[in-house]
Amino acid sequence: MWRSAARRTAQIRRLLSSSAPPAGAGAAVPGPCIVHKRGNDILHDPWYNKDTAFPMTERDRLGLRGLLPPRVMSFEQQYERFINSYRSLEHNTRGEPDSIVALAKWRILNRLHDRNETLYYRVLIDNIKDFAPIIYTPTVGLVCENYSGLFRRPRGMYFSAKDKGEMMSMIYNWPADKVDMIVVTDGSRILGLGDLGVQGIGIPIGKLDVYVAAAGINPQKVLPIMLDVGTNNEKLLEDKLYLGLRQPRLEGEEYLAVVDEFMEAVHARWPKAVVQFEDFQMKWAFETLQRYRNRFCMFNDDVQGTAGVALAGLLGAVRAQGRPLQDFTNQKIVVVGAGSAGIGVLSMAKQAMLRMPGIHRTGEGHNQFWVLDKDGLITKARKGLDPAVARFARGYGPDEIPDLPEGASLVEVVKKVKPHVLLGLSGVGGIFNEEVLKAMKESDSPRPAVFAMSNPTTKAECTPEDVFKLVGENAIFASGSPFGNVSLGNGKTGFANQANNMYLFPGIGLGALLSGARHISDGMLQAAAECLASYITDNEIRKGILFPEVSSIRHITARVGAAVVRAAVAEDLAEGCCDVGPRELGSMSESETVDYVARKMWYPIYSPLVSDK
Ligand SMILES: NC(=O)C1=CN([C@@H]2O[C@H](COP(=O)(O)OP(=O)(O)OC[C@H]3O[C@@H](n4cnc5c(N)ncnc54)[C@H](O)[C@@H]3O)[C@@H](O)[C@H]2O)C=CC1
Ligand SMILES: CC(=O)C(=O)O
Ligand SMILES: [Mg+2]
Repeated sequence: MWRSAARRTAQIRRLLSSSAPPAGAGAAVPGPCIVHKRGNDILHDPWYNKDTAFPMTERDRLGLRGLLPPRVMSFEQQYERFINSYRSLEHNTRGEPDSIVALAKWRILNRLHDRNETLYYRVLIDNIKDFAPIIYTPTVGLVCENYSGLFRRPRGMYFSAKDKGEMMSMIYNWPADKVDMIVVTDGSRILGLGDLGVQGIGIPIGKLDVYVAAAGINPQKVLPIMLDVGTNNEKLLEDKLYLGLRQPRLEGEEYLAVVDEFMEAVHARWPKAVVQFEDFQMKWAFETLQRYRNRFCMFNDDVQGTAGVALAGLLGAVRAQGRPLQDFTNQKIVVVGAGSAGIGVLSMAKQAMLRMPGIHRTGEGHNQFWVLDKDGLITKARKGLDPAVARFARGYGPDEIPDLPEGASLVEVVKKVKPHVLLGLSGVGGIFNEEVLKAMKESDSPRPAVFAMSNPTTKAECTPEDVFKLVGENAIFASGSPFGNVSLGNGKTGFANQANNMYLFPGIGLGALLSGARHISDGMLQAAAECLASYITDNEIRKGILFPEVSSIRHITARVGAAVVRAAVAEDLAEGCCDVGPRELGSMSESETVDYVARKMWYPIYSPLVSDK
């Protein structure tokens, strides 16, 4: 299975290269683009603006002559100019505090984003490894925390509790006729930073940047959305600059009425758009998923995207031990954090175990998980447990091996269980402290795995340096935000994998869109996770590499997208997209589907512009 996956990977790597446009949508000679404006209006529209690269013929045609300096620059010259400015900024801010440097980098990228989207996305695609930490985690967290002060111009749409009854008409204020991909948040749990209210809009913007870069969604067809239902963050409510509603969050039916109205409005205008729910607090993450998943084409990234990425990592950890995949059912897994992400991971991992041969002996009762929340180990003795969490509660008392009390501490659990994997989705930075990591050294696994998945970096449960020092050089490490690899001496490297849902959500969204799926099923999500799990070769796994390089994200997304399309077709959920119907999708082989998905990806190239005004 893994060898054929590697062959497929090589094939896709040949098919796509980040420095060259994919065939099809990003063809070298792009077709003309009709714009409904002229002159300055074009220069101030980042979708069409080419800055100094407008050729003279276009300047004449579009009424731009005299509005730009006379020298016509090439795209390559503009690109180089931007990269040089970026490198000088890096040089000039050397020695400054990390947060100052990070925000300066974000500002220079954001200014380009506001001015010229074609150049912005090309720079982003070509340098995704360097720029993802700025437009995405960790810097996006800092941006959200400081959003009201950083605000210069709006991006996306804002629907607030004050807009009740108006949303169906407001949705038509968005200037694009077609929207394919929406990321929406209510700002109630932004990364591990808590309730940031309206300032959480930075997350949908960052996620959609990843969609454009990784999945080749046309930036004219993406829409970041903030549902401002108030905030319970006292500091923000008292902040004079705060840009959101200054009221406590809506709750209960009032809250759901806002989200219902928003979903109906989106569906009325763009019935085929895929909606990704992002960074909702747990109760609303689960409630909205249940409420909408069979009615709309939507998914919750924190619950479902994260689960697939973690499952791929867990299966990788089994392979790293030299064990067959079926051995997954015997892995002891300690999960710290029983929130939307933790419970999403546990549910998908449990489903995967139940599908494995031999597990029917023990079935649903098979519990290889020890789950902790802020009150310690969750056992059946815990009162008032959410049913989603109760499924994973341990028994207690002498029949339970090892015998651990309700609320046992993390270190106690790790010492007694000796888990194969310690996985953090707690949002608590440094919680895998020295004592915990030293206890992990006694793990029953020859390759103990530590996944510190909380974001941003300050909330990571531990660092790779600590893991390789305290657990041992044979340990495996992954984190939600990027860390550098660790030099172990003697030319050996401890790999700092990035276990982030960015490896899956772009492919899930793209696959759902291209298949024209009525909704996003468990089977489609499972196909995405399996695809990611099979991307890494045995050789890489032996070295401790569980996830691909971020620089190959466009290749990965083409494969994940294809896997999702094929699953949608197999389940009869696909209605097709554009002029490719379900029958045609169904007749494609696996590699033809990958090829098709890759060809549908948008690639940033200046198109000749023709004005109809
Ligand atoms: N790497 C990735 O792709 C992803 C990472 N995350 C990260 O996961 C973290 C949690 O996200 P959610 O589950 O949505 O949050 P949540 O707020 O729903 O859940 C947090 C959980 O952590 C528990 N917790 C808090 N303090 C704890 C402590 N001292 N010990 C043990 N458990 C503790 C809480 O009781 C709760 O069960 C965030 O930092 C988020 O950035 C979330 C989604 C994807
Ligand atoms: C990565 C992500 O979705 C989160 O930390 O919430
Ligand atoms: Mg998230």
